[in-house]
Amino acid sequence: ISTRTHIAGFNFDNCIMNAAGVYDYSAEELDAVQQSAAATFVTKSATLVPREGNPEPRYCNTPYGSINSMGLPNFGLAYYLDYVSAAQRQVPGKTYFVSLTGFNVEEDIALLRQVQASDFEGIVELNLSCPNVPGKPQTGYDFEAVTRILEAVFDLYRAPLGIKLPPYFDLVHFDQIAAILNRFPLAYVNSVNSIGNGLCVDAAAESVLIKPKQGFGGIGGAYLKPTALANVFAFRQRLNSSIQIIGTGGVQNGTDVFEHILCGADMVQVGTVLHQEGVAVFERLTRELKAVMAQKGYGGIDEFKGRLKTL
Ligand SMILES: C=Cc1c(C(=O)O)[nH]c(=O)[nH]c1=O
Repeated sequence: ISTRTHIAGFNFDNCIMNAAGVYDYSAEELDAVQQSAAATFVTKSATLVPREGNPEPRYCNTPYGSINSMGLPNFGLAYYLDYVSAAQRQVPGKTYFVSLTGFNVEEDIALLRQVQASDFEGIVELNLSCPNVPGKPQTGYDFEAVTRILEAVFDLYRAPLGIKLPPYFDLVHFDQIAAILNRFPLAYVNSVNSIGNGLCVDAAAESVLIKPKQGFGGIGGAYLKPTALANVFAFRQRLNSSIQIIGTGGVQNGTDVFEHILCGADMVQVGTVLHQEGVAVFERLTRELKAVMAQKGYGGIDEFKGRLKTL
């Protein structure tokens, strides 16, 4: 039984990896993912210069997942390009993802020029959905901004590039954003980022759980799965077949991975469960997915990918 997959013409031995922002901030964390059963890694979304991020506590586990308002802490794009450059030499033939995010089109372009000037051979993930920078709206909800950014990006960048989107909650919005995305040579769409600006409360302490933004933060984990699966399935039905889909959100076991692929995902990313369980989660999820596939008689993921039945 094989759980291998392919994205943008690159082959991967597995279809499960980390989600940007989780277990990918430091070289040590990236090493751990690199040495695990994960297909590959994506770096923490990088900015032009290093960022401290928001004051702590800025992440908290909750009964059904997590809430975070990290505020984009990262060591800056150069740090991650250096790490991936070394990884490309150490493990040739493996493809890595670098996530990046600017605060405006000019910064997005500057980041991509920096990638072009490096020896990076992998896939760029442009994050259009960070919900936790005070004063900055999630770009993915501003359709004119998304159009402007993608026009500038694809004028400049010709190598494989995907985008990370926030969750949408309205079928007309799926129609509108998909019509925009279909105009561009995107390698993939990654759905979904956390549900922005949720609020979790500690009733005993009568307090919020995290310090930034009066406790408002991105919601991840089990809460997220129905929304994540809806976004994957909605985009699979609307996007050109040339645009692949990475499914992210709410994965806790192999059946959840199976469900994302059934909805149309070509790769599945995990965040909260990885944060809570560590990199051993990749071996567990892979084993559980293979068990589901064996029980159903599937030899590879293409045999059921996107085959969700409607009634
Ligand atoms: C890149 C910033 C993000 C962050 C963050 O750094 O606060 N948290 C998320 O849940 N999603 C993001 O995209």
